[in-house]
Amino acid sequence: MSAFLIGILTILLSLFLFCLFLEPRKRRPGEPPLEAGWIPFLGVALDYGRNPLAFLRETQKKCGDVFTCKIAGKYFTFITDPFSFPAVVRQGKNLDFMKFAIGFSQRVFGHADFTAPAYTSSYREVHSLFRQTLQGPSLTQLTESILGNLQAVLRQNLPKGEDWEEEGLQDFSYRIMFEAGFLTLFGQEVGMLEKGDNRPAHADLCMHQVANDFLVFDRAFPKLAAGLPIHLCVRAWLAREALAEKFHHVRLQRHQSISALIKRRMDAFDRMRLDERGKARTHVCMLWASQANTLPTAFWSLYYMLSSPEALREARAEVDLVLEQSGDPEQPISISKEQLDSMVILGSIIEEALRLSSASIMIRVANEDSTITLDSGQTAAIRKGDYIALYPQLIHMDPEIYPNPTEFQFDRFLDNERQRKSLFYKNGRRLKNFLVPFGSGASECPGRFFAVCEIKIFLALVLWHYDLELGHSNAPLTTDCTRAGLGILPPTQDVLLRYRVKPRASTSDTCKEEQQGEGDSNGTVEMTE
Ligand code: HEM
Repeated sequence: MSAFLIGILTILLSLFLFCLFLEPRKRRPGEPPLEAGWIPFLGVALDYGRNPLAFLRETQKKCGDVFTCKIAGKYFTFITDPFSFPAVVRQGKNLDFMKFAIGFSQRVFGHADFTAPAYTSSYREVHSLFRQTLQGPSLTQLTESILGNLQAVLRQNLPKGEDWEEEGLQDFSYRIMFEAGFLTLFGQEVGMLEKGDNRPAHADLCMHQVANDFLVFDRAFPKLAAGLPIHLCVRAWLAREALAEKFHHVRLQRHQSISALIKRRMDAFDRMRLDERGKARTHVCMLWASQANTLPTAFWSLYYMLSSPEALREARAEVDLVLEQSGDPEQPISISKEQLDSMVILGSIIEEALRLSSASIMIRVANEDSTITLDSGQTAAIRKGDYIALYPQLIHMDPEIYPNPTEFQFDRFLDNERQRKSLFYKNGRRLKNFLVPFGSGASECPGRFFAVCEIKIFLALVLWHYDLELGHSNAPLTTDCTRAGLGILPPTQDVLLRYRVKPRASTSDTCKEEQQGEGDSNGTVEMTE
């Protein structure tokens, strides 16, 4: 055994013994019940990591709505009562989300420490760009852009002829959504944006490589989030650096159709005088935020829709109704914001898919010893440096709020008038936070409106262009719990998708039918590709 290995083992053993004999933390008066486990340092990390939802439910039964758990050397106080969410999620003086979020992001993406005094005020400006460039009037621009890009990507890959194609559903949805989402935020180098025959052959290769690097990096995310240094995950590190290479400002400046979000972040980081690699890594971070949850949500929405004949029938009818009015069939489809909003069946399918697959955790850091007052009036003393955590899956899977919570019900988020339902109750009281896949309060996902728009457009376009069905031998899919805490859980395996271009009545046929006033022409028209 090499001296190096012996050295490492000695250090680990000493750390273990040090932790073993360290005075364990004692619960102080006013503090919530403490679950510290029996394993030094790790505490209850193994039980929690095996199945966070089951662990938290058990602990809630034993300890009540608020309890502290020791997980890998840190103390997390979980607040499980949904009525107490507002007490935690507001960005108060005592409970800080930036400290945790930036520390985590710095470790995983390798950018500068934006909590350092040299950066704090400029970073506040960068942070405010999220809302300015992802919501309000900017959202209209982004939606137009993703609509154009999704159509371009679908058009490039539309199968010829009327034969059925077969592909993994995950491959299908990730391939289309990744490219369209990437182009919408980052644009593409001049010349690469050409459509159809003018598109250079290496454009596809290049996008394939970027998507591949993204997935390699993303797959290592649970390990990186658990604290493993990225240099020990060599493939993920190389993939992250390859992505960063694409985002050097000299290269991005050659991009056309870049979004306001990325353009203004580039300007802000240039003013902060970061080094070029550091700036590029912040864009990898933005790429991850924009794709890591959107891709699995698009997958689950399509999967659940295809697995329920009723959902598929109603969604098709809704899409046909809207897209048949979408103007000149010879031109790319345009969909207004009102039309998108009117697609409530797709909206409900997406929300139900989010409810079933979301497992995010919301964390705040206590800046000083303080006391939290819960909705019930109960108080909980918190120590400086402890984490306060909310785990929305406890709400999403609560049978009192959602009867048969593990079942997909496509119309769960529709009321009797077929409008979006927002009345959900627990203990006879109306809940404000009944669906929280995007977080809540100061750190709520600023891209949530855009994410729902892009997934809606994706579903509408694939329903419009294709006949689709799931392969027959597929057993029900399960979610990959190793990513619990990181957002939307992907499936543990892919599932077979069969699809073919929809045969549509040609424009002239439709006109003839209309003139003759016979047949049941429903106004469908041939799409030009
Ligand atoms: C279905 C898709 C998405 C889901 C489920 C999702 C979910 C989340 C969640 C849970 C958070 C953390 C909230 C917290 O800590 O309280 C977050 C943060 C964030 N998301 Fe999303 N997200 C999605 C799509 C997007 C998209 C498309 C973008 C951008 C184009 C985006 C940009 C961001 C950013 C920038 C943050 C950090 C916000 C901050 O630091 O204040 N997300 N998202």
